[in-house]
Amino acid sequence: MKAIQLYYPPEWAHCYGCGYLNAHGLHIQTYWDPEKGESETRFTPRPYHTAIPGFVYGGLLASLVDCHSTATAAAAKAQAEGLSLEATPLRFVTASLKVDFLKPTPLGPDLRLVGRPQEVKGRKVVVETELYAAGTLTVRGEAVLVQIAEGFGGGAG
Ligand SMILES: CCCCCCCCCC(=O)SCCNC(=O)CCNC(=O)[C@H](O)C(C)(C)COP(=O)(O)OP(=O)(O)OC[C@H]1O[C@@H](n2cnc3c(N)ncnc32)[C@H](O)[C@@H]1OP(=O)(O)O
Repeated sequence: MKAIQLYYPPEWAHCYGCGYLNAHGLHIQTYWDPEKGESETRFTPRPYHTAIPGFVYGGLLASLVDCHSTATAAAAKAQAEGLSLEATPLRFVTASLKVDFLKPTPLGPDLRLVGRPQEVKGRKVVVETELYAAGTLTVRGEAVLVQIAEGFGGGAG
C-alpha cells in the first residue's frame, strides 16, 4: 500500500511534517483503509522529541495530528468523489486544528494515530484523530481541512 503523502506531486511535497522532499522534515506517512473509511499513521519519536524527560513534546504530537489530518482529508474526499489519488492528486491545508492532550504521551513506544472523517462537504473535510501510545489513548484531535484552490498562498508581503 502507498502512503497518501506519496501521491502529492513535487510542488506539494515540501511540508516539514509530511513532505517527501523536505530533508529535515518528519516524513509523516498515512495509510487509508477504504473498507473501514479510516486512516492510520505510525511514528516513532526520537529521544530529542522530549517535553519533560520520558514524555513526548506536545508540539510534535500536534504536528502528527496536523499532517495525518490533511492526508486523511485527501483520501476521504477521493473516496467520496470516486477519484483515484494516482490520477487526481488532492491537497488540503489546515484551516483549524484542536488538540486535546488527555494524558502525558510516553517517549519510547511507537505512536499510532487513527483518523476518521466526520464531514466531507465541498472543499472542506472535518477529521477526528485519536493518538495511542502502547495502546493507551493520550491525544485527541479535531481538524478542519480545506482543499487548496488555484493560486493558494498568493504573494507574500
Ligand atoms: C502549495 C502547496 C502547499 C501545501 C501545504 C501543505 C501543508 C500541510 C499542513 C499545514 O501545516 S497547512 C499550514 C497551516 N495552514 C495555513 O497556512 C492555511 C492558512 N489559511 C488559508 O489559506 C485559508 O484560510 C484557507 C485556505 C484555509 C481557507 O480559505 P478559503 O477562502 O479557501 O476558504 P473558504 O472561506 O471558502 O471556506 C471553505 C470552507 O472551510 C471553512 N473554514 C475556513 N476556514 C475555517 C476555519 N479557520 N475554521 C473552520 N472552518 C473554516 C469555511 O467555513 C467553509 O466551510 P463551509 O463550506 O461549510 O461554509
